[in-house]
Amino acid sequence: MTPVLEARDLAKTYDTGGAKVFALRGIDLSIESGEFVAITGPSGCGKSTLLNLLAGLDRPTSGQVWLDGERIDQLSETELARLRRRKVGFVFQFFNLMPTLSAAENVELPLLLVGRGRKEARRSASTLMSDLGIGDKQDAAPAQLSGGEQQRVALARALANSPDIVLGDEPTGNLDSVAAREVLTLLRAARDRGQTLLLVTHDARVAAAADRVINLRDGLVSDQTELQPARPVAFPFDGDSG
Ligand SMILES: Nc1ncnc2c1ncn2[C@@H]1O[C@H](COP(=O)(O)OP(=O)(O)OP(=O)(O)O)[C@@H](O)[C@H]1O
Repeated sequence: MTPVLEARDLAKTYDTGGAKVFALRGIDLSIESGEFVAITGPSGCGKSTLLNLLAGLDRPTSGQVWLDGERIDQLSETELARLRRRKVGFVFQFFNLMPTLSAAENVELPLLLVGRGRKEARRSASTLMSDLGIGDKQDAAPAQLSGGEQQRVALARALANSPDIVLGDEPTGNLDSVAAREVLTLLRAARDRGQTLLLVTHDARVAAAADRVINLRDGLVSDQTELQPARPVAFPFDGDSG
């Protein structure tokens, strides 16, 4: 089977005027369609850099990125933007919501960009936001929302198009356990529909819900753990008081 996402000997060096930072030093990884993969590792080990390269948001210093059988690290900005719009949903660490649009309009945007009608976009945004516990925040501006609410708007936006691949940088980073449970439920539902998930996380409960955990250290894959596919479906948040 062709992997849906692949990194081949991927390296990224940041040159900050004299001092070089070797953020990634030769990453090989292969994500199958429909997999839920968590990326973990200490601060500064290269997780966000890896995610940005896999999403085509930044370019590697060397090595290759393949998305759905197509090499993407050499595509033009226009081609990359088109590809991302069609295939990738991305939840940024700092959300990147459009400040002048309402929460619902932020979620509708990717649907409108691929030519869906306004009514359909509005309906999908409303359903997704309700599922994430922010149905009453549709008309709010991003600046009127808490960090956790903004994060869920960003997630709704990433899922709106039903993209083949959902990439997320700390998607539960700002959430209390009730909101984190709603986010994880939605992510798992996306996986159950066949979408591929690759999430950078410090949250052990998100990692526990994944099919595979890839651990990075100093810009390299230090180990990978396949979690039992037949493990009990007990929800990692069950037993939480929050
Ligand atoms: N734009 C940049 N310019 C220079 N150095 C950078 C840049 N972005 C990241 N780095 C450096 O590259 C290394 C990897 O950073 P990265 O953000 O990928 O780590 P991370 O594992 O995601 O960290 P965290 O868990 O703290 O978010 C770090 O040493 C960081 O300081």
